[in-house]
Order: sequence, then structure tokens, then C-alpha cells
Amino acid sequence: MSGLILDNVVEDIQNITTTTSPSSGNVVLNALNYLSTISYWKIFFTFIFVGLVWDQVSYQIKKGSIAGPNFKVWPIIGPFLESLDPKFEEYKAKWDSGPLSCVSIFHKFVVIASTRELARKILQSPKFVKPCVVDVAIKILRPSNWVFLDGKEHTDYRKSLNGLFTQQALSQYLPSQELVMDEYIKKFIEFSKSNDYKPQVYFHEMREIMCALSLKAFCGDYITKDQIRKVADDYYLVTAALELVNFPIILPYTKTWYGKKVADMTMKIFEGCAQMAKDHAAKNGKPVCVLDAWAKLIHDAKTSDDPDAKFLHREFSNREMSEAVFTFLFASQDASSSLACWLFQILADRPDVLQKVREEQLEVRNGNPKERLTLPLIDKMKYTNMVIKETLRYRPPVLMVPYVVKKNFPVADNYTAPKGAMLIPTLYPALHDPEVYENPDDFIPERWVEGSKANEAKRNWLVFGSGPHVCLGQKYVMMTFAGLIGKFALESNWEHEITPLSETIKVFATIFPKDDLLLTFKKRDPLTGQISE
Ligand code: HEM
Repeated sequence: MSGLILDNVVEDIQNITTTTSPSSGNVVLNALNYLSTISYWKIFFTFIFVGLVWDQVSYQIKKGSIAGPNFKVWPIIGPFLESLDPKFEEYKAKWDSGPLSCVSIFHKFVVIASTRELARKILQSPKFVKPCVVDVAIKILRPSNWVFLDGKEHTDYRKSLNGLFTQQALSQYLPSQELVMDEYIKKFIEFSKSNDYKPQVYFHEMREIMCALSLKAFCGDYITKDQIRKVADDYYLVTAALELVNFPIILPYTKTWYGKKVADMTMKIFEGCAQMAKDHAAKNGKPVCVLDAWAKLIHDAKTSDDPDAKFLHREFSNREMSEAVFTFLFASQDASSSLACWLFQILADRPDVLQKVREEQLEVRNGNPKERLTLPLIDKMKYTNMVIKETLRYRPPVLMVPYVVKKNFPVADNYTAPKGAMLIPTLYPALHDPEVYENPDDFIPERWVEGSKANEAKRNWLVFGSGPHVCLGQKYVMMTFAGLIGKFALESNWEHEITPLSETIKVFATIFPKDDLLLTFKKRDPLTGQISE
């Protein structure tokens, strides 16, 4: 077939070239004569062969001298199939293979940095890198969302948001968060009762309580119980839609389509809440949630003479505020659920640690378990705080933070990461560095006492990242978890069924116990410690 078409072309060219330039015509003719002798199949396989060779050569050029497979074992796709089901042990092997290592998946060249200094250097080099988001994130979070800003625009926007997460602002959110904690202590006990107090999976319950706590802190009473339940029930569809490996086009009834629907529905709710918060601020109402705090900053800026206040807290639209609040939920949900799962598991497995938390909780309340949460009260919870810090170090929810290289980046003396590559600083190795954390695979809250080696090693504390994109919610996390675990420790007793998979790490955006956390809760008298059904 291909021969036939080429025969016709050769004939046409012969006609043309005999009337124009005979010598250039000969070269073209010879080439076409040759092509007329080969079939489409040959052309097809030649293209494939050239493509495969180029794939390997390009991999070698980008890899340079860093660790990584000598060639792509699976041509083109690379370890794509493994990446669909990521395993912690495989990540760890990669980190151990060298300070910089690489893989190539399809056309994406990925460089992984596993030392503390390299990780810090990447996180603090906004000139060369920016956070890498999956293609579909732009559609789900919307292109106008602040998280996609870069450089100065990003820094300026963040300055506006910082005011929502100061100590003073956070203390205003505590009373409504405490109501959610009270509700869920009862809920967890009821849930266990419904299963005759036999241990059952609590992974989903942990995600739900985290979502409810965030929504209350962000939207206060503007969001209804039904809306909280709906978002908490459906939010996992957003996580699934934003997994690293997903189809970039949103087709009906696919994971990304369901994810977008939930994101739109949630942002619609937030938009309504933003308007109510603005109305509240206009009446000089007291702020009790993030949206209130934001609306008040906007309101105050209008009457202020300070040009900085005016610049940082210009008129933000309801839509813009709803998109930002959605990113808070998105950033917090998986990482906080991960921390919650490990914290409840670890405390149940170490009754001595839980006992000390309980003693401290009564002590800071001067023996009055009914004392409501305030920031000064939480500040006194030194040991509880050490337990949370050690959980974050021992099981850091975020293992790695993907960035993308904007221009060739000399990340190490012997290596320049090429433009367009994905560059991934890892956080786990710095948090398990035996030089700073003796016996890093043991859970030792006492290592965080003031003045200790661990406490002084600020450069290793990468749990919340570093640089211009460092976690906006880190103070919020420490405050919320101290309040939460303290109250659960006083008012409930929980037991954990240890399985061979309890200490094995499952990677699902963040990390979780592989057996999904088998727990059971009972009511506890905070003063006598008596447990009742
Ligand atoms: C245990 C819980 C959490 C952990 C371990 C965690 C960790 C992180 C990490 C590692 C980053 C990337 C930092 C970087 O690129 O340098 C990040 C970014 C971020 N986090 Fe968190 N996070 C947690 C909870 C939260 C919460 C509760 C909120 C909001 C209330 C939040 C809001 C954000 C935001 C908005 C960013 C992006 C900041 C930016 O791009 O400027 N996070 N977080």
C-alpha cells in the first residue's frame, strides 16, 4: 500500500524535476525511491526505535552522575505502574540510594533530594523552583486561586493571610472548635457502643472529625450541621481526584469529575459564609472564625489610614475568599487526619505516655476538668505538646513536597536540575537523622524538653516545610491537637487492637497505619479515671 502511494509520488517528482533543477531532483528522487521500497510498518518501527533510543539518551543526559537506574527498565513509561501504588519501603530505598536520585516516568524527569541541606536549599530557592501541582488541580481549585501565585505576588498574598493564623486570631476560633470536640467524644463512644465495644476501623472517623473541626474553625456558625456532614462525607472524592497520577482531562463520572463537583459545592457554601461574615463585620461583630477574622481585617482596612493595612486587606470578593478557604481545607485535611490516626494509635499503645498526658491535663486545669480551652491553658500543656511534636517527627504526615524547576538549577556542586524537571525535597530523612534524634525509630516525647539537642536542631524540623511556602497552619495544628487529645484523654478511654500492619506505613497522599486503625472508645470519668459503658 505505502509502496503504491510512493510510486505515484516518485512519478510526479520525476515530471517536475526534469523541467526544473536536475541535480537537486536526483537527491530527492533517490530518497523517495528508497522510501518507496519500505513499508509503513518499517517506517512505524523506525519511529518507535528512534523514540526509544531518544528516551534513553535524554534520560542519561538529565541523570548525569546522580543515583538512579542506569537506564529506563520500562521504556517510556518508567516505573509508572509502581507509582500508582506507592510503597513507603520503596521511597525509603530511594532516599537511601543517594543525596540526589532520579526516576523518569513518561516524559517527566523526577529528582529526589534526601538530605536535610538539599531539602532546605530547594524549599528556599523560589527563584529556581515553584510548588508542583497536578494538571487537574488548576481545574479543581480554579485558575484564579491564590495557591497558584508565584514570587512576589505569592508573598504579598500570604502576608494578607498570615493575619488569620496569628496566636490572637487562633484563640478566637477555639470555643467553637471545642464544641466540635465535645460532640465527637460522644460520637466516637456511641460508634464503639454500636459495635459492642469491639475494635473497628476508625480511619474514616478520624477524617470526619478533622473535617468538622476545620470547617467550624474556618466558617463558625455560618456553616450548618448538614453542610458540615455533607462536606465531611464527600471530601475524600477531592483527595482521590488530586492524586499524583490521574487523567488530566475531566470526563463525566470519573474520579476528577466527582472531585470537581464536591469542590464546587464546597466553595459555593464558603461563598455564602463569606458574605455572612462580611455582614457580621459591618455590624462590628466579634470574630469567632477565620472568615470573620478576614472580614474584620477588610472592614478595618477601609477605615484605617495605614497604607499597609489598605494594601494587605483590600476588598476580597466572596468567591476569592471561598477559594482561599478551600485551599486551607485541602492543605489541612489529609495531613491532619494522618496526625490524628498516629496520635490515637501511639497513645493507646503506650499507656505510660497517655497517663502522663492525663495528669498534665488535670494539672493545667487546676483539677477542674470542665475548664474550657483557651490559648493560655494550651500554652501550659508542655508534655502534651512534646507528644504531638514527637508524633509529627516519628510519623511526619508529609513525606515529600513536589516542586517544579523553573530554570536550570545548580542544586549541588556536581548536579544541575534541568528546567521542567520535578524536584522533590524529602522531609522524612531529616526527621529521622540519628545525629540529632538518638534512636530515631523510637517514640520518645522527652527528647523535646527545652534546651535538648532535638529542640535546638531547628534546621531538621521540616515537618511543615520551609521557605516562602512553609505551612500556613502550623500554629493552628499544634493548638488544635493539644486541645483535642487533651480532652479525649480526660473524657474517654480508647484501646487499640495491634495487628502486624499497625506500624506499617500506608501512603495515601499522606501516611496512615496500614490496618486503618482499629480502635474502641469508652466513657471515662476525668477525675477518678473510672471507665464506664
Ligand atoms: C499535621 C498537619 C499539617 C502538616 C504536617 C502540614 C504540612 C505542610 C507542608 C509540608 C507544606 C508545604 C510547605 C513547603 O512547601 O515548604 C504545607 C503547606 C501549606 N499548608 Fe500545611 N500542614 C498541615 C496542616 C495545615 C493546616 C491545618 C492548614 C490550614 C489551616 C494548612 C495550610 C497550608 C497552606 C495554605 C500551605 C501552602 C502555603 C503556601 O503555598 O504558601 N496546613 N503544609
